[in-house]
Amino acid sequence: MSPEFELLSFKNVEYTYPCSQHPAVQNLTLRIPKHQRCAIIGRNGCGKTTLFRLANGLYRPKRGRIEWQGKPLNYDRKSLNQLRQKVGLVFQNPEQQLVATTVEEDISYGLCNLGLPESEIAQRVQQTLLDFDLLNLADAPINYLSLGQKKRVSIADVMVLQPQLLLLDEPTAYLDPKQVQNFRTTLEKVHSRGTTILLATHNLDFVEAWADWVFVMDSGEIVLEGTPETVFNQSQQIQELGLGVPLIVTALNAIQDELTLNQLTPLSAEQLQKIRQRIRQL
Ligand SMILES: Nc1ncnc2c1ncn2[C@@H]1O[C@H](COP(=O)(O)OP(=O)(O)OP(=O)(O)O)[C@@H](O)[C@H]1O
Repeated sequence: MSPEFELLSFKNVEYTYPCSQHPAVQNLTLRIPKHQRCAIIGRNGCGKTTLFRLANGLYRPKRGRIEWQGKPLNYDRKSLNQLRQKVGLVFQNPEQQLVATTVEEDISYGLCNLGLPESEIAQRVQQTLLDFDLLNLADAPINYLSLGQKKRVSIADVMVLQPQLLLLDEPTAYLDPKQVQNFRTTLEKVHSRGTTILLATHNLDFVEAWADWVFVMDSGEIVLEGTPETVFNQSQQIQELGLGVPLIVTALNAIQDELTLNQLTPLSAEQLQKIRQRIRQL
């Protein structure tokens, strides 16, 4: 992939936590393609959060290189501030991210830190409140919000900075099905503005339905990547990694078995693909 098609790339990256004997990520190589909906899956502790923290410069690799559009990251304060405007990170737990008293104050916080003119701050905050359906909550105290609302505010906090790459750590954790659906609508808005998205999740049904590209991580490195169809068709490897498969894949496999058992013609690869695409659009 040439640099014009990739935003951020990792090349043989290794990182070990200060008090740890073993690397949390090692030989980590991946390229995040521009304008794609990307998902990263892998069992607990495989290194997804560490990858995100390396991606926005919170951690510095011990070995290897991380590049933004083909240029290695610099770790001086000014370069990191610039990087964090381009790479927005939304933490798993919104409580870790929300800092102000009200929703509006929280969304303006990052812009105030950039020292932008007041008129521009006000305009961008209003637009973001509108975009994320938060206008009626603008003056609400953060403490009064539901977890789903807090998640929406934490994404708005990052999106107001207009990042090119949005990193979301476990965004659907603790959300009920309706909130997951609302969250997907929010993500579509973000993606339609040209923002590349990389999210880490254990929700494989969400990945199957939403992602264009899937990275599978194990023991600190990427072991498989491709479209959801390519990745989840490797069901044996996925199962061996302790990940299970999306419900739709299990259901389609069961239908194929039933057809074969009854000496009927199984669905063709093309028909299976069409069914999966139709379900993605629901
Ligand atoms: N602050 C820390 N100090 C020492 N080791 C850590 C620290 N944070 C994470 N680790 C270790 O680094 C490895 C990768 O952890 P990480 O949080 O990146 O995994 P993860 O894939 O995000 O896990 P999960 O799916 O449970 O969120 C794990 O072995 C973990 O125990």
